[in-house]
Amino acid sequence: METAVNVPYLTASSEASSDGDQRHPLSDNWARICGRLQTEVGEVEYRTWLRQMTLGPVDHDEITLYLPTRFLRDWVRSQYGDRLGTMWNGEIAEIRRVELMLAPDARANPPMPVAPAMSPVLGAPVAPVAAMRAVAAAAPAVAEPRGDLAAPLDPRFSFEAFVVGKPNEFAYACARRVAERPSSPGFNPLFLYGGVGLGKTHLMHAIGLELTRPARPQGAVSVAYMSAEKFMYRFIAAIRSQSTMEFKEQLRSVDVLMIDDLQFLIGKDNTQEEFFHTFNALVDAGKQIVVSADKSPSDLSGLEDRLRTRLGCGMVADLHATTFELRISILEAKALASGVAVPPKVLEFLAHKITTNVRELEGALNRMIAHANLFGRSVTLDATQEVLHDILKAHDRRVTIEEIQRKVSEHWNIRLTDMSSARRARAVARPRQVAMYLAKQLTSRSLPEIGRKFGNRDHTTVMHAVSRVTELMERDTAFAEDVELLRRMLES
Ligand SMILES: Nc1ncnc2c1ncn2[C@@H]1O[C@H](COP(=O)(O)OP(=O)(O)OP(=O)(O)O)[C@@H](O)[C@H]1O
Repeated sequence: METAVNVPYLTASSEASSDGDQRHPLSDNWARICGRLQTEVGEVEYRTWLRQMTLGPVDHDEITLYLPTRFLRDWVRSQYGDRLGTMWNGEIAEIRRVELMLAPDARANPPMPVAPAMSPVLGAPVAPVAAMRAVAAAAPAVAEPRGDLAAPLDPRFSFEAFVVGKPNEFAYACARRVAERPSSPGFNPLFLYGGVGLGKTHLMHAIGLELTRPARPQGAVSVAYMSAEKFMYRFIAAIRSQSTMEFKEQLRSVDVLMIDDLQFLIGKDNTQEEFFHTFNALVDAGKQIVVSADKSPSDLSGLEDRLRTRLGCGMVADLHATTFELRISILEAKALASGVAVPPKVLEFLAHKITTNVRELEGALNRMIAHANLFGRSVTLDATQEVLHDILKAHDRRVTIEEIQRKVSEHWNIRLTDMSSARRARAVARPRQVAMYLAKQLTSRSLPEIGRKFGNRDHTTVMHAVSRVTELMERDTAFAEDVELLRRMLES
């Protein structure tokens, strides 16, 4: 691959270079990526979402791309973030991250609100641009980072915006406590852990936002938040530029240090060592540390023992997998904040289908909201299934018809073979109908495909089973609860 620039230690910028060359050093790479994007997503989608993206600076392994509004930035981040990362990495192997940011001039001149912040209820069409501006104008300004040391805190990730339920109430309470009284004995360090997309970063930002609030009664304190990956690259850069002392001093001058995704430091011995010393220096000086990882300190094998021990010394709080109830509450809160009317049926459908992580759940809802705002169409179950076809298909694959048949037979205590037998006794026929109903609800199989799995039955038999079960569920609450329970068991 040909490139004239020396990545990763290049400091490029979209501004003119000193020799008067107005071109960004990576503009050829960018042109190629744009061309590919256009082919991949199609002209209309490209023009709607991606055309306004511009190149920003390159810093080590990260390239910044600018977008003119917050709405566009958030949308592109959620829908194309990963793809852009892969494309840049394919173009220049050293680039591993793509940061999508609001263009500097857009920050200085926020768009004028041309529609109420809360968009009108669906049915009253919203002009696309007006809708985008309304969302953009409703979003608060990005909190500025501490010098160039840390990453900015995202104002959307506040405590108020965090929905609390059984799986996360302990972690939430610990985070609140640290935000109220940092460096309290027993809460330092605060170690948050849990699976992907369950709210660790959100809680860390919430702590940071609370502590840096100018109106905080005890006065704002200095907070540095960064990913462990960034910590490592900053450290390496400091070694290269012989400014490690400055780096250490900067780190040790903060009141609260938050490091996200610590598992990244596994196998990076020198960086771990540096982090260990920083950690000790800060805790000894009575400063607060907050760390997140995908596993508990004791399960983070690959981290030095002494570091694991210290990490487990304060408060360790686990974010558990979400429950159906929590997913519904999160969706309700996000739908309400968007101002778009999303029927409860759609929320339930999404909460049933997307069970793994909140980021995906939120992404799916955002896509529906954007669709409604852009095209002025109501959010309906049919529209959801159509627009989210790709996401839903990926989730469908998790439940197979065989699993459904097994669970249903166990539940009603019938033989598995009766799922495909010709027996018509109600004790057998009803569970079989329920299994067909669940196969339709939980998989993307067509009616004829489902019929074939049930002893080569016709698609009309499946259709009849679906309507019969739906009807019975409306009439008989106990039966409805049984079916609901089975569905949840199959999805968990
Ligand atoms: N309880 C919640 N209430 C509201 N939003 C939530 C909740 N949990 C997660 N989210 C949202 O889900 C998205 C993913 O959350 P977050 O980035 O904090 O996850 P994470 O645990 O840090 O994931 P990762 O392991 O990928 O770093 C964010 O947009 C966040 O706001």
